[in-house]
Amino acid sequence: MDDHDSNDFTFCKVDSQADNDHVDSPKPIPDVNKITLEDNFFDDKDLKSNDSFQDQSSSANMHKKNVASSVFPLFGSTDMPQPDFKSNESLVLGAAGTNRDSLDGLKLQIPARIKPAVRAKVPFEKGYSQMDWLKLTRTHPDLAGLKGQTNRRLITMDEVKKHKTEGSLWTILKGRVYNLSPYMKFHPGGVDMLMKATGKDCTSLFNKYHAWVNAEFLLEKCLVGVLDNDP
Ligand code: HEM
Repeated sequence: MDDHDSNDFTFCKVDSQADNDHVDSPKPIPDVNKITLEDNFFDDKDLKSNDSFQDQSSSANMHKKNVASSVFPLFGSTDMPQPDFKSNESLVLGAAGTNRDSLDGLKLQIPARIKPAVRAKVPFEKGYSQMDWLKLTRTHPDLAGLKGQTNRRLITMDEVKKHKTEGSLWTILKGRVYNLSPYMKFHPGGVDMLMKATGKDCTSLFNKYHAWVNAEFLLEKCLVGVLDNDP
């Protein structure tokens, strides 16, 4: 067999130490300094032509940010209007800094049904943190204002509707009736948001914003009774 047969991998030529001494130091990867991070979910052309996306904002830049905050609600901006999606539609995201044409096989389809609520946590006033709330629930056992009455009482919807005034703001959450008045200023989503819950069943609103919150525990001392489903 020819010593120089390039298809023969049985033996390979190893450089001598002397040769290694002359090896140049590795060259920097060309263009590495030109790599940048870009907020480049869409280019403006896509925004105009993508009819699966309903534009509610005036500028394309704002639009890009809204898309990012809707898809990744944890990083969402709180001060911007959120885009609305038509049902059965989907978003297609390109990767940052890449040519979208080359990504045709790599489209990330996100169901439009995922319409995250705007996260708008309100900074709490001094003395109204969640820790302060927990302390209060331990030191004030009758936050519901029961004055000795049982909190197993059946309560009708009509009665709940009447409790919409300060000092007695009732809501229904998952079949239980709570007096929200003492919790109002402790609510991390703000008083205005929580006011939307009063005098009615707030279960769907609650789940829309934070299904993970353990309200049974947080509002334990605010329990007034149980909703009477057959008044
Ligand atoms: C009825 C009992 C409720 C309780 C016990 C409650 C409790 C909480 C808690 C613990 C948080 C902080 C969540 C977190 O840090 O992840 C929060 C945030 C928030 N809540 Fe509520 N909430 C209630 C009802 C509502 C309702 C009815 C609405 C809307 C109308 C609402 C809107 C919000 C918003 C916008 C935030 C801030 C954004 C967020 O953290 O996602 N909450 N709430």
